[in-house]
Amino acid sequence: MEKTLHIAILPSPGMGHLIPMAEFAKRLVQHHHISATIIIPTTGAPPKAQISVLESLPENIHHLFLQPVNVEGLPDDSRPEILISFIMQTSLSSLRDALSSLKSKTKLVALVFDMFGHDSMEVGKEFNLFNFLFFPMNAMALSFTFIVPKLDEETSCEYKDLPYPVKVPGSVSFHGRELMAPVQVRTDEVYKGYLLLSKRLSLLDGILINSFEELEEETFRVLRGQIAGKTPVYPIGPLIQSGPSNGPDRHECLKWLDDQPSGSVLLVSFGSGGTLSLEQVHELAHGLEMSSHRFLWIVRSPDRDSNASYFSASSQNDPLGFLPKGFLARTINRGLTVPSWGPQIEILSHEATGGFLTHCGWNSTLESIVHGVPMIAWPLYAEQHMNARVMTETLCLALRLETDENGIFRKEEIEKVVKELMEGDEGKKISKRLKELKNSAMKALSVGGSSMESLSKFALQLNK
Ligand SMILES: O=c1ccn([C@@H]2O[C@H](COP(=O)(O)OP(=O)(O)O[C@H]3O[C@H](CO)[C@@H](O)[C@H](O)[C@H]3O)[C@@H](O)[C@H]2O)c(=O)[nH]1
Repeated sequence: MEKTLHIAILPSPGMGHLIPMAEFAKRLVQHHHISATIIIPTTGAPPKAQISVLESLPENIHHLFLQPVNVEGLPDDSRPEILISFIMQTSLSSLRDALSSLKSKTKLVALVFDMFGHDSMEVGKEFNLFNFLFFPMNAMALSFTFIVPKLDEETSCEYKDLPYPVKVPGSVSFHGRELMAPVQVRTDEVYKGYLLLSKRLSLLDGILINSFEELEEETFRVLRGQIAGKTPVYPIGPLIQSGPSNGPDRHECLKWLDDQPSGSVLLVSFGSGGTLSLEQVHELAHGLEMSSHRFLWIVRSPDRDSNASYFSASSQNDPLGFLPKGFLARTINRGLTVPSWGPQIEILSHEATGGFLTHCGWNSTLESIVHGVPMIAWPLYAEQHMNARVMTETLCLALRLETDENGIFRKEEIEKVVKELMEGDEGKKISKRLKELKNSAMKALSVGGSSMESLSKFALQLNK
């Protein structure tokens, strides 16, 4: 009997990479005659959360762990990007062994890696595999990534000092300061890695992207027509973690939401790593209080750098001790603060949630779209300033907060924008737009929808 086609999927370390790539694998094997192995780079025993994602996969998606990489030689304060790149590079030889073993047992045809895994292209070629990039950001960010080599050639200063804006094909123009973090310091290793990735885009057999055609129509049109050349671009999103848990271990904050009126609560969350300065945390707390609206705030200790002495003095014994004095007592009837981490997707899917103040990470944005929740944009780092511009100016998904001359979001501004989102005309417009987008996201992922068609084209390419 003819063996089914098999693909290898290589997510770099971190749940943010594993989750959408695992969702991609699920959709692929469910709708096409293809099986897959997820290959996991590690530094030791895998974290519980990773295991639970891998164990929940259907039986035609296998997984294997690469040889653990020893990271002890790296400085303790190595940035996550440096650490991840090191793990991916050091894993190349055990990747080679894994592919060799898979090739002997399956009809292995392709290797799919993410933005930190592009060095594995060479290994993919050795085994005569198709090389695909899984791009976890949006079409605007991909379009920008395509122009980085040209920008690099034409520019002699740091991008933040550019005297003119950078036009992203098919999207808007950005000031150099707004460009994504990997390109902010051109002498940095992270920039060099990103430049190499951008140069390699045209050597790929295709790019899978976690967005959908209807959301960024114009950008996809220009990407295909003028930018990506012969490299196929497959929008297959929105891919978000499926299956919210409603079991007995339901998080306390969901029980609190059960008692709130429909659409009345603003979720405030800054992704998996976003932190604010102490001053900014206080402005946010006062702004939320002054807005008089209900809120659920997933709150982290303030940024260590800006408040080192305060941080060490306060937050050890009382995890929320850095909040303004009396804030929790004054807002007890309409606000809930959850330290560090909350079940974001479950919160967004809850009937009581009516708005989302977000750092504009792309997964959070997609999760909000899928659940039809209008947003307020508060970008922090990575490509979030670029996302915030598109989300507020072209996609009309979010209201924008303006900073003062010192780059701080003041409480009066926060109060005004929260009120506008939750009760104003602009908020109503955005809410309506989100309802429409929620429907088009669902359509894109249903049989015959744009993302499912894209997935079919990808599967067809594997068969060539
Ligand atoms: O308390 C929390 C906080 C976060 N999340 C989840 O964590 C993920 C966060 O992802 P995202 O919104 O993309 O933010 P980051 O983790 O900051 O993601 C990084 O990666 C993204 C995709 O490449 C980029 O768009 C971001 O700018 C970059 O910071 C989402 O699935 C959230 O649901 C929770 O479940 N609970």
